[in-house]
Amino acid sequence: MSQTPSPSSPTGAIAFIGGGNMARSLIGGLISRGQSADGVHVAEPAQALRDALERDFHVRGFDNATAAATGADVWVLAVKPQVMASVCAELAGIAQAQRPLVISIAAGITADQLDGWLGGGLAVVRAMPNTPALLGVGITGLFANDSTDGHQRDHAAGLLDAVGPTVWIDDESRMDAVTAVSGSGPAYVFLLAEAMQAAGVAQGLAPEAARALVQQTLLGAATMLTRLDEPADVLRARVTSPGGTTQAAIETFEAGGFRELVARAIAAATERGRQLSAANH
Ligand SMILES: NC(=O)C1=CN([C@@H]2O[C@H](COP(=O)(O)OP(=O)(O)OC[C@H]3O[C@@H](n4cnc5c(N)ncnc54)[C@H](OP(=O)(O)O)[C@@H]3O)[C@@H](O)[C@H]2O)C=CC1
Ligand SMILES: O=C(O)[C@@H]1CCC=N1
Repeated sequence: MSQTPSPSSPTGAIAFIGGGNMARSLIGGLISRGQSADGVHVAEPAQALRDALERDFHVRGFDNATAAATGADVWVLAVKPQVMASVCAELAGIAQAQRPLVISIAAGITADQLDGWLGGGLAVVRAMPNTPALLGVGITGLFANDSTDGHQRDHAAGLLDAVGPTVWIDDESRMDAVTAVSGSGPAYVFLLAEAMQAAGVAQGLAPEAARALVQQTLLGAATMLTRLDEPADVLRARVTSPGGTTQAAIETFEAGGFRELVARAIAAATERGRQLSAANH
């Protein structure tokens, strides 16, 4: 895990290209941890999203990528994988003139694809963050191409460290697994929360009571996982009294193929990352 302290760019602005869900989480996390709002440019075509980012974080909104990226020495490409090639084509001219550090958060799209679309020879870092970044409790996998020097690697890690720990990945092909586990991961926990709440209501709890019980249970379990130096199976065993209620539930999960289902879901997400890259060749 990298621990570079400052999220600030020492030499200029950071341009976010795309101001959607993940950009909003990163921008919110960076601003709340001391990043100067004036130094954050955001290109976002949807006026409502742009206005909300300007209002909430006082960043500088632009309605097109070129205007936001001009003069910024770090670009965070935060558009959907399917539009990345056309966004890079628009930016290739100024990429070659400005030589920015390019950080892409897009699932699947490789550093070579990005570098090629931007004209070549650029420092490209792939980052896979997740939405808890908004609250400073994200985690990000990072991969840098060979054109990225040590200072640029530190700079990229410093930016993402502001919203949670970072983990460098040496083999770029593993970024699809990072995406499947932690990039998409919050959604799996939210799905579990939805299912537990609905099940609690089905067992007669009031919806508000079910929601409060589930929320605090997930927070408590996640806090134990992260604060206690004990593996998940040991913590689980401590909840599971022989012949008790937890055992009845766990046996039901196991009989239903819970572990295999999780493995298949994460394999499907990993494969989808590969497909996104192949579809954009
Ligand atoms: N959401 C998540 O949890 C995570 C997402 N990611 C990655 O982040 C990227 C963005 O995802 P997410 O935030 O969910 O997607 P969103 O659709 O919420 O955000 C992307 C935004 O980019 C805008 N956009 C489209 N074209 C341009 C352009 N030419 N210039 C500037 N902005 C443009 C879109 O506008 P419009 O809708 O009008 O086209 C949209 O508002 C994806 O590549 C995804 O793989 C990575 C980690 C986690
Ligand atoms: O669902 C997606 O494709 C993106 C990447 C990781 C989280 N959201």
